[in-house]
Amino acid sequence: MTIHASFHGFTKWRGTQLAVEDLTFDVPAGCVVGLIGPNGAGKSTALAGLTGLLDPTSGNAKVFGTDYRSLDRPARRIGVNLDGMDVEDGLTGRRHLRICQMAAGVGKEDVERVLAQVDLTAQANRKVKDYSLGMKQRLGIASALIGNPELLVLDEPANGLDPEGIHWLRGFLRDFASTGGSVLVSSHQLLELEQVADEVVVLKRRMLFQGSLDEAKRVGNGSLEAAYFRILEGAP
Ligand SMILES: Nc1ncnc2c1ncn2[C@@H]1O[C@H](COP(=O)(O)OP(=O)(O)OP(=O)(O)O)[C@@H](O)[C@H]1O
Repeated sequence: MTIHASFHGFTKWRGTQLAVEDLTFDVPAGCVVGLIGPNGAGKSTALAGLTGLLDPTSGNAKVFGTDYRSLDRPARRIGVNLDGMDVEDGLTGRRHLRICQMAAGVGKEDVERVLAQVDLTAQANRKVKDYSLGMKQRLGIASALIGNPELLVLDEPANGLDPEGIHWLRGFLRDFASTGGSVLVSSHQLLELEQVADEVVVLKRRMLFQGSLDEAKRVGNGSLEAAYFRILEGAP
């Protein structure tokens, strides 16, 4: 089995706060892995650690067997859309993607490809400050896709999307994984995640559960949401 991303004993203190403790799991090729947990559970910290935005206190987080920062042209291998990766809102969507495209070292035609992929072509010349939350979310996903990556790391990608957008995202993530790509996605939308995830990781500072979606649902008598509450019950 090809592993696209892995955490091994990943531990991160943020100030006096132990944000993530001893996190260990893999993201295999062809898999959508859902990372779930309550507010402040350490999900964003883990994703930031994987994508080179912060260093672990101990342990490691690797992409394609190495540190994110040592990858040549990382955007061609990993597409990242994390909370707080805000876009300069005086730019148009197309201009923002042109900058991403140049940074990724891919062709101009990729801008039009990703605009079409997220159904934003018609709004591409509008300024980002005039975008709705859902349009900003689509733009963030488009930026992640610009380098034609094999791995996607997405923080709450369904946030702000309308039902049509959520439906599109679900199909898109499934297709992405079915062609050998992998996705690590954090989400609070458990019903939605249940439709797309192959594997589930439940985090509340420590990893409380890791397994297939079916295994997780068995814990909750067929429901991921029920499993989530059962797994969290009694966790400190
Ligand atoms: N920049 C920071 N400086 C100091 N502590 C931080 C910082 N960012 C997060 N933390 C702390 O790290 C812990 C984990 O936060 P993190 O944002 O990773 O959780 P999360 O699971 O992504 O939460 P949410 O679901 O609310 O986005 C929390 O206790 C938080 O207060």
